[in-house]
Amino acid sequence: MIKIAIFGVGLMGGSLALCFKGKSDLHVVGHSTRLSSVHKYIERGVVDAATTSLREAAEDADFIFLCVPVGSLNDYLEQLSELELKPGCIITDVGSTKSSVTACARRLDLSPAVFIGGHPMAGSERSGVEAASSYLYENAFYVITPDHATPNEAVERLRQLLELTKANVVVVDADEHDDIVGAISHLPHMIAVALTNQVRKYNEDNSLYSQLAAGGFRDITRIASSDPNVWRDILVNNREVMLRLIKDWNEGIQQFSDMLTAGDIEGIGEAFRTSGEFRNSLPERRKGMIHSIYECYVDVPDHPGIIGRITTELGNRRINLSNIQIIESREDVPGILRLSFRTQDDLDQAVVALGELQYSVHF
Ligand SMILES: NC(=O)C1=CN([C@@H]2O[C@H](COP(=O)(O)OP(=O)(O)OC[C@H]3O[C@@H](n4cnc5c(N)ncnc54)[C@H](O)[C@@H]3O)[C@@H](O)[C@H]2O)C=CC1
Ligand SMILES: O=C(O)C(=O)Cc1ccc(O)cc1
Repeated sequence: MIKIAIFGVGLMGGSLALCFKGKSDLHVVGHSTRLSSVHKYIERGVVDAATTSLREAAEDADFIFLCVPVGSLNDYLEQLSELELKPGCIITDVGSTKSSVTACARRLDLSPAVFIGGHPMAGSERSGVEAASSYLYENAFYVITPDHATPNEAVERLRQLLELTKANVVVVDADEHDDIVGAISHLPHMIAVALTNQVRKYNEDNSLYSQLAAGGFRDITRIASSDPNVWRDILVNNREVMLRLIKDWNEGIQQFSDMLTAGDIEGIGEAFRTSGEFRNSLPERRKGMIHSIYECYVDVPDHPGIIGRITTELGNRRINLSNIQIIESREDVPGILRLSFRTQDDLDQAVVALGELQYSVHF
């Protein structure tokens, strides 16, 4: 039996647990410092066993996944370094930053265990075990950050286990990881929060702001709803990188300010052209850095029962919807439904079915 211990069974830890649980030879043990959480993990059937005892969870474990906010990772490593761990035990984490945790593991004597940093590039603005899903990692990139001292055999063992997540494992240097993820994930979260708070303040004096907030604002600010504790830790932990990125960001905004002041209509157009070109050249979302979403948009006339009709038609064909959202709905104006699916196959079947039913589908 291979024992997998998961510390912090929230969105990320719970999703890993669901990928591993029920597979022959695997025994998944969850850990939380809170007894109420331990009960919850068991009740929801996410783990085989759960405990508040760090020692009980860690001893005899073949793999230990640290799935707590990044500000607590070093503390967990220190506590683990004081235990007698199983020889060859692989300790890994899912934290959104990698430099500090890998440096901490290097400083500590974790032997006979081996530390390999990890960061699944999948997730959402949701948090907690309630949001966990066995599909979360499917087709996403899963970064691991071994260094020259990490035994190849351990890297291969971790890779093999992670196959159960259906993610694509990639090896990246820890510092390079923090530079890149700072730009493509941490900066966007910070900008989303600053923008949302800017509009929140205007809205205090005039609630029309929130009433009119539509597509663009909602698209760019979804991640502003992310967990405050998780994100506070990430930004502080990646402080140096963030400060550098903010400087570049300010320069970009200043350029817009200059172009507007000078009435530089060409320059503004050029900024949209180059950004559009780059944005359109990004890998398709299902192969990209953030998690795979299989979705399409359907134009629908705004009349009663339309959502019911579409879901019934898909249900009749045994096509599973994972989410449905009305993007716009005003009287006499066609609305748009965003339909999400768990697999490419479900999406493909839905597109064919909706086409046959004369709906206009786009991506
Ligand atoms: N949310 C996301 O989309 C992604 C998050 N991550 C990383 O995954 C890790 C976990 O994040 P989520 O699962 O989203 O958060 P979560 O809030 O859903 O789960 C965190 C878990 O850690 C426990 N926890 C919270 N504070 C703690 C503390 N101070 N000490 C010990 N346990 C504590 C919670 O009880 C919970 O079980 C973080 O390090 C985050 O950077 C990585 C990729 C994506
Ligand atoms: O919700 C989203 O789009 C995300 O960006 C999820 C996410 C959050 C944190 C990470 O370290 C990686 C991915």
